Amino acid sequence: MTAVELAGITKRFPGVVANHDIHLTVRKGTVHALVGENGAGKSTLMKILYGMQKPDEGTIAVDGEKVHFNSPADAIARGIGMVHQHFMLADNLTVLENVVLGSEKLYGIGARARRKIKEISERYGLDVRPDALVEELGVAARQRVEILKVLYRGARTLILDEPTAVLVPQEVDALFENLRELKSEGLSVIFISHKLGEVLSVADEITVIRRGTTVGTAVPAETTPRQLAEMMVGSELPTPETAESTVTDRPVIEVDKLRLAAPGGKALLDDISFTIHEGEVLGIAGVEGNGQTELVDALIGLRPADSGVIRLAGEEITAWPTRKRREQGIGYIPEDRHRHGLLLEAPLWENRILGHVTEKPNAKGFWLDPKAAQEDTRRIVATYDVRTPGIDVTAASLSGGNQQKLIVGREMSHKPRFLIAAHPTRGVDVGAQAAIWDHIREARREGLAVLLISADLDELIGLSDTLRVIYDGKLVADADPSTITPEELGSAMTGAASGHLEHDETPETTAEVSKAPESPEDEAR
Ligand SMILES: Nc1ncnc2c1ncn2[C@@H]1O[C@H](COP(=O)(O)OP(=O)(O)OP(=O)(O)O)[C@@H](O)[C@H]1O
Repeated sequence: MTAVELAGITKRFPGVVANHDIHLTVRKGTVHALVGENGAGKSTLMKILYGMQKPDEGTIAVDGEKVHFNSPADAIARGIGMVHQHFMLADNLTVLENVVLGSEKLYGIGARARRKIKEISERYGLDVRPDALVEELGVAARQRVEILKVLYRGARTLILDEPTAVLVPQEVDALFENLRELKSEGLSVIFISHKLGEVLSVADEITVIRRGTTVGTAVPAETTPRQLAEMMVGSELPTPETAESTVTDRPVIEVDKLRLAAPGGKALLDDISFTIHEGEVLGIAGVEGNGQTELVDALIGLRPADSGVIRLAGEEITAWPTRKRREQGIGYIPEDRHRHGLLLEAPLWENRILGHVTEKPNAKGFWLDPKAAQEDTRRIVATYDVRTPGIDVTAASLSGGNQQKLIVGREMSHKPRFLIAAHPTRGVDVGAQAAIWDHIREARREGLAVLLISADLDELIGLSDTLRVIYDGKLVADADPSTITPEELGSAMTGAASGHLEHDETPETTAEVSKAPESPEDEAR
């Protein structure tokens, strides 16, 4: 039985054919993965299915019946639900209020709605409490609320856009368990992901899109991650270089007893101290919401610390404004690229200048040099393989992964001494991820110091020279990236561990040890 069928979908934007004659058939009771390089056209296709955009050509059928969607409300009415990558819940409201908001007509906002939420939560093992405040929930719980919200509106087909990018391994397993429950009740899931290992473990079928067209479908049992990646790219993947240690004894950034408190007095960062040397990558592991955002804000100067000292190459910078920190060699790949990394409505070349207005090649003396900035934007687009029809299009018109490549390219271009990299490859496809790792490793060889924050534990272990675990605003544990496994690090992140994490050498565990990713093949294994 077919849940959803998209046939002959074509969608054009100025200078780009985002979807060209795409076919996608999703059967009832299955997880159907959609994979493809950055800019391949996955989000566009899903926006069409969710009524956010209209196709230029092609048809959509739900339960075998042709439909025309003019808005998401139309799609929801036909049982299509979408869980976006950026959660859309109101923090200061309860789960019940968030779920009911906008759909009060269904079950009101009282006892009936509460009962319904409990019923859905139990049926699919979502473990959602109606009266919890959303701001008290962690990332995984918020995601389950989002899933419950679309189920509450009657979704039978759920679109999940890179749902695992923000989860630790144990949470990914729990999510996949939820998806199995959905399937067993005859619901369908469309799962977008760049993590090919996960795709192969959870999907029943896979559709591969390349440059706007369906290039084929695959069945997990008969496919390897490498084959899948090569179907996506249309050629062999590059193999990133292996890494040798480049750590020196010359400190670049020193943080001493940093403390930052919320308005109510609760410590968001408590007694944080570390040093990163030339040629060293310090990885910070932690479940989102344990102080990572505050640490990054304090280092780049977006939020003043309440106490403590930050030094850059021996000089105290604690009171410096952001602009001066950047001018003196701090690069910044932000966690939220839309809020802190890009001016979405400005052209790419203006985004090249953002955060670096006074620096070369953007500035010549006191003046901006648009020509040089444009020239350099072209160079970044080529070097970092940003897929775009030109440098005059807006940042908003780039696909998510290509926006990320532009930011990484811009920050690396200024040859920073210290790079704050928050999720540097989030939303980026396997090929581009390997390329970004190479760029970071090369700069590290030349002395770059990096603070790496990532929810991708393979990336964290593979790139870092030193690992620390952040929990509830404190650095509670450290680990050796050459021996620790993602599973061990994942459990330490939930707060159970302190001190030095020892790798467990017992035979059962050793069998599961997965090495740091040196190539996409390893990564996706
Ligand atoms: N509103 C828009 N205006 C102009 N071009 C757009 C718009 N939306 C998408 N595009 C272009 O359509 C193409 C497909 O983009 P899409 O976001 O669908 O890719 P994707 O496969 O989801 O990529 P990613 O993995 O990076 O999220 C890209 O070339 C993108 O630049």
